[in-house]
Parts: sequence; structure tokens; C-alpha cells
Amino acid sequence: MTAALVLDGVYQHVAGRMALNDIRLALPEGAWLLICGPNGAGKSLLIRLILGLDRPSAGTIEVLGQDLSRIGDSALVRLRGDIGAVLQRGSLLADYSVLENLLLPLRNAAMTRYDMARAARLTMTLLGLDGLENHMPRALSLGQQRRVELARALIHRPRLLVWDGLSDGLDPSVARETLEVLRTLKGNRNLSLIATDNAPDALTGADDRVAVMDRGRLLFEGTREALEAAGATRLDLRVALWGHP
Ligand SMILES: Nc1ncnc2c1ncn2[C@@H]1O[C@H](COP(=O)(O)OP(=O)(O)OP(=O)(O)O)[C@@H](O)[C@H]1O
Repeated sequence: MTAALVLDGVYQHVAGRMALNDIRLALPEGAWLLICGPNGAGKSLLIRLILGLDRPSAGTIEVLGQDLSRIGDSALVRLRGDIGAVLQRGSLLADYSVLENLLLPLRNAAMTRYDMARAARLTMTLLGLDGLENHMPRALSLGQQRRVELARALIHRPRLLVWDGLSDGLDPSVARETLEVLRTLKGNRNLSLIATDNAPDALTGADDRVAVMDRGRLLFEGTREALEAAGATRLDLRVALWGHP
């Protein structure tokens, strides 16, 4: 079985200090991982490494079976086609309409205009964005903008979705609906998910693995049940998750 992600001994040196220390994680394809931890834990740095946007100072990173340090240019382009990413808020192009933003990942795809329009329509319906095609991003609410960012990450039918800041900009009811959509894709298409959030409860009931980071270190990785059991005895986990022992 292909692994969605394997991190082995990953270190990242940033601005004169080690911002990620010996991170080791593995996730089978089709599984969901929530990486949680307080501000500055290193979640976004890790996400950038997983997406190949930065290179680690040491260690190996495999995404969907590809070792990022050995991958050639054409394989990297193919790999990017298998990944969808939702990064920080406000990543929509302000001068492009919702539809134009949505079509960006397909600009080099070997698809007819008809098929592109169909993919856009299906993805917009999936995420409850019907009727917003011609709106400009600034005319949308934060939650709508976030859903367009998600739609843009899903339009090319990726095998792996990487979402930095899961509950960022989504109110609880929209977050629940969005999660249901993703669960459907997990069931239908075996979609893998790597998501980050400050709190551990964003994916409760849906994640397969939970990782807890603090100050560049991985404090815990395992099932949610194991996290709850570990939280009963481990002060460092409670401080990372709730800010107090
Ligand atoms: N480009 C950079 N230059 C200097 N330091 C950086 C840079 N990017 C990140 N850092 C530092 O690395 C550490 C980890 O940052 P990171 O953004 O990964 O944290 P995070 O867990 O995603 O936090 P948040 O929940 O606030 O998004 C922080 O101390 C941050 O200040």
C-alpha cells in the first residue's frame, strides 16, 4: 500500500535556530491526520516541507510514495497534480472572479473547456458555492472565501489534501458541513488528509491519527483514544493542547 506521508528524522533550521527537531510520522494513503499544537509549534513549517515548498535541513520526506529529495522535475509536476493545498487565508487572487480562481489548478491540464466548466460546476455544488461564480473574492464572506480556497484545492481531484488551519475562518456549522463533504470524498475517492489546527478537536470522530507538536518537536503521534489516555498522565501534552497543566 502507498503511504500518503512518511517523515523520517526531519529537521528545519530557520533564522538561526532549529525550528523543527527530528520529526517522524507515517500515514497510509486514505487516512486522515490532524497535526495540532499552539502558535509557533512548527505546523506551517512542516506543511511547507510536505508540499515541497521548502527543503528540510535534514531528514527524508516521502509524499504519496515519492521521496521529495530524489524526485525529478516531471515526476514533481505529476505529484503536484495529486495534491491539493489550502494554506493561509487570503490566498485567492483579488482580481480574478471565483470561477477564474477555481480554474487556476487546471490551467495546464489536458482538458476541454467544457470539462473544465463541468469540474468547476461540480466542485462549486459540492461546497455550496452555487451562484457565486462571477463574484470577486472581496465580495465574499470569510467563510465563503475559505470554501472557494478549498474548492480550488479539490477541483483537480487530488489524492491528498493538505489543509493548514482547518478551522480558520469557518464557523462551527460550516466547518461541520465541510467536514461531511470531505468524508464523502474519503469514502468515494480514498482522499487522504493532512490538516493542522491549534486545538485537537477540529476533526474529532473523523481523523485516524493525531499528532501534537510544540516548539518544533513532535510530542505525540497516535490514535485519538491513545491521545486521550496519554493526556491523563503527560503534563507536556496538556500544556501544548490547552495551555495549562
Ligand atoms: N520565515 C521565517 N523566518 C523566521 N522564523 C520563522 C519563519 N517562519 C516560521 N518561523 C518561526 O518558526 C516557528 C514555527 O512557525 P510556524 O508558522 O510553523 O508555527 P505554527 O505552528 O504554524 O503556528 P500558528 O498556529 O500560529 O500558525 C515560529 O517560532 C516562527 O516564528
